[in-house]
Formats: sequence, structure tokens, C-alpha cells
Amino acid sequence: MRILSEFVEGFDTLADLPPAVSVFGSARSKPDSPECELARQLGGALARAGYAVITGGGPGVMEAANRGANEAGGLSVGLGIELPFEQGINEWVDMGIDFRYFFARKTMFVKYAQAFVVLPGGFGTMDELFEALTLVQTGKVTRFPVVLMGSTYWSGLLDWLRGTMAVESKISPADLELMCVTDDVDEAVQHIIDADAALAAEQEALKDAAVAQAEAKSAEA
Ligand SMILES: CC(C)=CCNc1ncnc2c1ncn2[C@@H]1O[C@H](COP(=O)(O)O)[C@@H](O)[C@H]1O
Repeated sequence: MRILSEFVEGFDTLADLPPAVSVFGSARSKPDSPECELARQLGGALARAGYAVITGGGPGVMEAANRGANEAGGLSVGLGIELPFEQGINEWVDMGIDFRYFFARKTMFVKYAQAFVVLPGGFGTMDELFEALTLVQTGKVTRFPVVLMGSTYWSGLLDWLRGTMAVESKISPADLELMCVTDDVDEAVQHIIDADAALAAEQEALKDAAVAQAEAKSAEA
């Protein structure tokens, strides 16, 4: 079955990936656009911080992020999608997989990334942003940072989330805290590193507590 084999191929190929960040954004942005410039810098900064960069492998912002990572000597991953107007995986991808199904591909973005960074984009980008927020909000995945870059682009949406969605109690005000908004590449990367460290400390504390509990139980016995 094609669907199953897409999951298997994805898991097999990505199993040994180092810590990674998924970067999303418009397939239509021109290489000299501000968002592509930002994505290229971000890809480089993430690579220098030791993260592999995962994108949809397409043109525009995806290509710019892959390019930045590749130029900085990092691992540049592209999870492409077969589309009728297919352009193929961009040339800056070192590790590429082509998917027929969006949902199998989307699983990979979440499963193999420590964080999401979302740059200006259209429907595809919104779909990826809100899927990530839904998964974190509902606890279906371990809480991971979602960074929005390009504050002017996002401001109208954020105003509406704050002023309408939260005010009408369709989300809780705390849900807005799931997103960090910045135009500064270093701040974005630092936010991801800090969240990674906080999560590692949390998991270590949980492990310690479980060990202490088990020891207390065996001492009682
Ligand atoms: C020129 C053109 C439209 C090419 C499409 N080629 C694509 N290749 C790979 N991923 C894509 C493509 N189009 C949309 N996506 C997915 O949807 C997001 C971009 O969609 P959009 O342009 O924001 O809505 C990307 O993060 C990517 O994961």
C-alpha cells in the first residue's frame, strides 16, 4: 500500500536525523524577497547551532531555508510533495523524500523536528502553522516552540486571534503563548535552544522522580 510505504520510507530515512527544525513558508516568494532573505539567514543560523533544517523541499521560502543550511554546512532536508505542477525538490536539499500524501508528509515534519519556524506564506503555510498549534494545544505532541517570523505579515492575523478568537473564548489566552514572534534570526534560534534545554530538564526531572518513586517502593517492600 502506497500510504503505508510512505510512512515506512519516511521513518527509515529520517530515523538518524540529528536535532532538527522544520521551516515553513511560501512556495511563491521570489529569491530576492525579504522573506527569502530571512529564511536563508535562518537556515544558516540553525545549521551553525547544530540543527538540521527540514522544509517542504519546494521553491521560494523553502528553497531559501534549505540554501542557508546547505551553505553553512548543515544538513538540509526536503520533504517534497507530488503536485500536478511539480517543480521537483530544490537543488539545496541533501536528503530528499517525495510524498504523494500530504498527511504522511506532515507526520514527518512534526515527528522529526524540535521546533517549527513559520515565515510568510499562503494556505499551505497556514495549514502547517495551525496543525502544529492544534497538536501542541491538545497535548498530542510534546510541547515544542512555534516561531513566527515576519511580524508585519503576521500582525493582522495575530490581532484577530487576540481580539476575536481569544475574546470570544474559542482559544484560551494561554494558547497565544504557544507562538513566539520575532524578526531576529538569533532570537529565533535562541528561543529554540532554550525551549530544547527546558524540555530536556523537564524530562530529566520526570525520570529522576520515577526512579526515586521506584526506589522508595522497593525500600518499602
Ligand atoms: C510554485 C508552487 C506553488 C510550487 C509548489 N510546490 C511545493 N513544493 C513543496 N511544498 C509545497 C509546495 N507548495 C506548498 N507546499 C507546502 O505548503 C507550504 C507552502 O504553501 P503556500 O505557498 O504557503 O501555500 C510549504 O511550507 C510546503 O510544505
